[in-house]
Amino acid sequence: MSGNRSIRMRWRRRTAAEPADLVVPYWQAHDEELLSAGLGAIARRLPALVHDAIRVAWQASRTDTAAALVLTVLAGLFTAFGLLATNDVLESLFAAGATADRVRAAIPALLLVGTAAALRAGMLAVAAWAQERLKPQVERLAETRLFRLTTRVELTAFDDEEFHNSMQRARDNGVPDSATVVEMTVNVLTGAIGVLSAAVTLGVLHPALMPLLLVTAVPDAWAALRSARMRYAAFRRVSTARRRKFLLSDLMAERPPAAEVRAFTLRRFLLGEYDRIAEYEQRVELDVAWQRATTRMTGDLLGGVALAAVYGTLGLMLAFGFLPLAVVGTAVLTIRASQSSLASLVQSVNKLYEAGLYFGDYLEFCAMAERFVPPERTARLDPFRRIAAESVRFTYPGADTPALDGVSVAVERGEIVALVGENGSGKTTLAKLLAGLYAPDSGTVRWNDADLADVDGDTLRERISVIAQDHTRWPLTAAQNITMGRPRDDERMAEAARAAGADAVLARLDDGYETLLDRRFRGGQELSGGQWQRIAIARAFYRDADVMIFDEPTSALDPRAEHALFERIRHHAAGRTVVLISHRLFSVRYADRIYVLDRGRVVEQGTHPDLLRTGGRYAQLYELQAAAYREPSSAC
Ligand SMILES: Nc1ncnc2c1ncn2[C@@H]1O[C@H](COP(=O)(O)OP(=O)(O)OP(=O)(O)O)[C@@H](O)[C@H]1O
Repeated sequence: MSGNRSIRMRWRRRTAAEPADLVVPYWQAHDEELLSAGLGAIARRLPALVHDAIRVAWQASRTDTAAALVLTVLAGLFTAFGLLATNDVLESLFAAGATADRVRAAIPALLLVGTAAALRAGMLAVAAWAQERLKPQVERLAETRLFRLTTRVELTAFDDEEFHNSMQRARDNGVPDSATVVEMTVNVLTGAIGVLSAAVTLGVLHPALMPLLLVTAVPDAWAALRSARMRYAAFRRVSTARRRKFLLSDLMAERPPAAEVRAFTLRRFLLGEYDRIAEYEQRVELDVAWQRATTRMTGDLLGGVALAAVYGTLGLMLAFGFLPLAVVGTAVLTIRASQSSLASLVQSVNKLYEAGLYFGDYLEFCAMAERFVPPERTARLDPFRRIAAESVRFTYPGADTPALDGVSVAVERGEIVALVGENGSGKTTLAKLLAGLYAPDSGTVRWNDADLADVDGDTLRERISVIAQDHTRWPLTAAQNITMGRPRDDERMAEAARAAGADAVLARLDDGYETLLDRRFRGGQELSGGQWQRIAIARAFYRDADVMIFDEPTSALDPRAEHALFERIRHHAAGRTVVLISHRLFSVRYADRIYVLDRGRVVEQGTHPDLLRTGGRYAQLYELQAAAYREPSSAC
């Protein structure tokens, strides 16, 4: 059984009692691969990894990359030079003659050793500085590229499970590991050059000395690799537990859930969960601490035996006159110096391989995301006359049934059109198709005569504003929440706030429009659900788009505010076009046209009086709601 497999088996046995809910999840995609990868697999992947790392580092900063690489190589050359100069020092010191003469003879070589050491130290320090500088630059580059893609891809990408998981892996591990890959590449280079300099020095001193380096290297390399694998295995085993622990700590120490923790007396439950997970994490860490200690001890023991064998061999070579004393002395110094380079080389290779797998995920995600980026579209948008969906069909990725099936609706300029229907009937999906956020699988959505499939998404969204049902509560100032990235115009902002009924909300805030709407920050304030909704509506008015889509804009408003808002929408929208989604049929009765959806199809359409006359589904729903208002006791 290979060493790696035995680590894996032992982990299986040791962690057999791990709680079932803490099993390894999707984001730890490479565990098996990492734990089973032998030196051969690592060595095969290394060149590609180093190539990828240098490429990304080069993109981040040419100067720092060049400095890190060139200075590391030069420092290696000075290491070899210094060791060979040490041999000259020892030769002079061990030569026959008076002590003062021997020391004097050694001085030029000593100066060379000192100069080489100083230059080497200087170069390594600058290389390390360049390496440190590279880390944040590489991480920023990787993160920026990721967010450029995540904000550009089609919205459907976020409904695709594979995309979602891949994005999480790229964000959680890929981005930080991009910097690790670069850092470890430089470390591998440093370690490899250190070992190479030692090998070259020994080769120059006497070719027979080179194999001795290998003998001392093996136990150290074995212990370093095995210990690193154990640490990694333990880290992976507890990482699910850690994520759960972070979630629990947020639940116990963050503001939003604090009220419910008390209201539902969740304290004991949460603390119990926390304790269960923390206890598991501690058990795993204590296990690995012991295993790593024994591995290190075994490595040191074997290393000591190997070193004794090497020194014994050197002693014999000296005794039988194969080597002069100075060469033996230099060989001992060289072997000692190479050992730390070797340990760092092995650990860096291992870490590079590990980080490389996650960095590979990041590159894979970027390639996948590029496929979700909409193609360049050039069709221009004429002044708005109408927007219409024609026989559109749309199925969410992974869903069995279509959310919309053969739906046709039309919204003419200046109209207020309402979409109504029971939960899940497809209203929000249709609104998103009209706004160009989703593209239909079949059928067409047209702006005048132009197919939205030919129109650039950003151009379209300048002309259509959507206030989503689950609109975001942006942790920004009230003003920023209304202007939302548009140039600020105080007069227009105040007008939009007035139209949305948000002016009264803003008047009560300590700093008015400048108030930060997030209690987690100093001076921040919190709004109620209805107040947030008014701010969101003000945002729609501020955008001054041709078409405004409101998805349940009044769900959190009290009846008086709701009535006032619908009145304002009717007046403020004068000349503009509104698509309104609402469950409150009382509020949509003034719409120019009402579409009733049911299970992804339009089942009725017309004005409020038309639909009441038809006596269909709308009439039934309207009657039901009206009855609830007429008979408050039966509505309870
Ligand atoms: N992101 C999604 N992925 C998969 N299915 C979805 C997604 N969003 C909605 N659906 C499904 O599509 C159907 C239509 O949903 P939609 O949100 O359009 O309904 P709705 O009429 O707006 O409902 P509600 O009145 O509850 O807001 C539902 O069956 C829903 O489960």
